[in-house]
Amino acid sequence: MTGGISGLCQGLVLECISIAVKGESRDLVGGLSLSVPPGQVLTIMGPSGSGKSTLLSYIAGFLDPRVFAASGRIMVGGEFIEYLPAEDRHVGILFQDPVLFPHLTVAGNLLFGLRRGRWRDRRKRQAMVSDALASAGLAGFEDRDPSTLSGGQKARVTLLRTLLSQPRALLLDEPFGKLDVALREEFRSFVFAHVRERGLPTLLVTHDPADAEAAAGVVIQLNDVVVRPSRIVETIGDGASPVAPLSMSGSRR
Ligand SMILES: Nc1ncnc2c1ncn2[C@@H]1O[C@H](COP(=O)(O)OP(=O)(O)OP(=O)(O)O)[C@@H](O)[C@H]1O
Repeated sequence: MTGGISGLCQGLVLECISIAVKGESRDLVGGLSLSVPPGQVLTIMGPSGSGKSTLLSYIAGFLDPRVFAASGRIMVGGEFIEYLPAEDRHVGILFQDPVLFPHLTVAGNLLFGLRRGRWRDRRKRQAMVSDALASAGLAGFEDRDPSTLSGGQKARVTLLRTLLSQPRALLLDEPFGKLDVALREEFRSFVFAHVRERGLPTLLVTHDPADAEAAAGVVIQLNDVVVRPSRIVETIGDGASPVAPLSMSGSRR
């Protein structure tokens, strides 16, 4: 099914998302709506347990229906995806810990990202892997065992694998959290450069205001406050009015 909302159909649009832990009367996320244009990052902050990761899981299609009741529409690239299985949503997700297949080489990991792509030519796939590695400062790393990589190198390879799967939106669940300060800045710039270059609408979950600052976009906090980096712009409740340039309504705890 396809359709358009607010002229942002090429981005990521959430419409009235509600999520509750089954058996609990209070919603974890209550009627949240927001839009992220292509190439922009919207940062989600909020206290531990406020539902940030759960929201990303709902978008990616990983939410356990035995535990959570969820509703609301998700549009990515002009298509509603909430009824699709995770593998058909074309949504990339990065977690705090870079997860690489230990039994595959670096190239093997990246080729895994390409497996669903339309590149049937083996040489073309290998060239794409080499180009991706070179773009990340990892030229010649094809045959390396993932266990020999540094934390920052693993993080970059994990991002490349996600990007090679040609996602239409990117979800970042504290992907900078475990990196030291210097690496964190470097990897953050690397991620955001790719987001802009590829026009990927991106949601970033973080506890670090510096991440939000670097993302240079709108920030929402899942305890009813909308902020831009470093300052509160507007307090919102359920069904709140739009906040330019993106529209969003509230969540509640
Ligand atoms: N499998 C589960 N069974 C029951 N409740 C769960 C389950 N997984 C998560 N929850 C609950 O859902 C709520 C939201 O968790 P979530 O991980 O989304 O929070 P978060 O905002 O990402 O927290 P943090 O910042 O600590 O990562 C928490 O109260 C948690 O206890």
